[in-house]
Amino acid sequence: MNVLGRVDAEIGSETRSPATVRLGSFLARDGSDGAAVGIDADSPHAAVVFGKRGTGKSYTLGVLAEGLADATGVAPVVVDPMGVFDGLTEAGGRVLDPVVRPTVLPAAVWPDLLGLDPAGGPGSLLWRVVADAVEAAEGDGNSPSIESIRWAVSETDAPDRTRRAVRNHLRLAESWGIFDATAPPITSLVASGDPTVLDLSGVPEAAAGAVVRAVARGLYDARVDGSVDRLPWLLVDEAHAFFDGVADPALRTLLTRGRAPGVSLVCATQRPSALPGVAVSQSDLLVAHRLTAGPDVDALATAEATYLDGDLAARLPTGTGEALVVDDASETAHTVRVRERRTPHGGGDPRAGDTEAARTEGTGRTG
Ligand SMILES: Nc1ncnc2c1ncn2[C@@H]1O[C@H](COP(=O)(O)OP(=O)(O)OP(=O)(O)O)[C@@H](O)[C@H]1O
Repeated sequence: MNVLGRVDAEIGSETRSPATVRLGSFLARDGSDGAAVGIDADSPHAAVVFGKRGTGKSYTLGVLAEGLADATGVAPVVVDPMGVFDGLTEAGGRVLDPVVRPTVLPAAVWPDLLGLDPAGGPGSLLWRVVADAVEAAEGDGNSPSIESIRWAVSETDAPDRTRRAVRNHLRLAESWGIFDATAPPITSLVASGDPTVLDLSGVPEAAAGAVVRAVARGLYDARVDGSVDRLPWLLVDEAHAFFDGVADPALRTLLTRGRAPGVSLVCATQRPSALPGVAVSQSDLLVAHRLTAGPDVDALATAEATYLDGDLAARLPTGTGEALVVDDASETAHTVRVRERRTPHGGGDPRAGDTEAARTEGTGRTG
């Protein structure tokens, strides 16, 4: 198999067979399938998956997650804002309604998270109370609940109105259902090599951002301090939404510094132009399905590496599941047909013909 993302010199020095994810096959100009192609999973990578709606981004992310489930020494975690990855349970995965301890988010993030001005009265009170809670949690290892943070707010000598405002905002945070003082540590997500799907469908955007921040940062810190053995792969669908909120710094850390401690990040989006330039410039693998909007095609220009001649946009394939893969390791770009999933894919637009009603009516009609 041709393996993208792997530096040739490393292959010769291997005595074991390095972890590889099967992606599909090369696509010849005449549309026929060529040799099998895979992606290296032995070393950490930063990758982006682009494509307009319905061209196969989430599907490709699922193909990667399946392949990572089979690879040794790695642990895939899928951020699933649309609830389309539950089929990965058939690859041994589990789907979680994620919860995190309130104190995994630094105090400085809280005003922003709850839409309060950090320099204003309520914002700075919230910051101060959470800072005390984080410090106490570091001391005795017990994270407080949102309820006890609200109680601590009441105990301060801040003006009534300020305390009330903060308590109301904390009640909102509680209603998101993502904070739990007894949540398992982030490292538990990668304790086995089976895929973990974080189902964020129906979770408000700010809350989903808080989860992604906690997970991205938690995985990074765990690898830096040596508390997890496997190399985590964080696969983020609809990634543009997360670069727009509290998760941004944690995702940027993974992009720029994640590979050194061994954390991989794959960002999928239909809006490449809504990702920061660093997402493309720091990625060593780019998988581009069809794109049509001008700014999104322009975003590819950031990846126009000197070793490529001609412009990438002109080389984008048009078929569903087809993609142009730009690989920094081999300094090449290839057109690939992404293989079919072996577990069910939950994406794609609903079709009337797939409904129970259509089946019943169909049965009625045929008698
Ligand atoms: N490699 C593939 N092989 C076979 N079918 C595919 C492949 N990729 C995508 N498809 C088909 O295309 C449909 C749309 O793919 P997918 O849900 O991944 O789109 P998307 O680009 O993520 O769109 P959205 O922006 O709506 O999430 C899938 O339901 C599947 O039927």
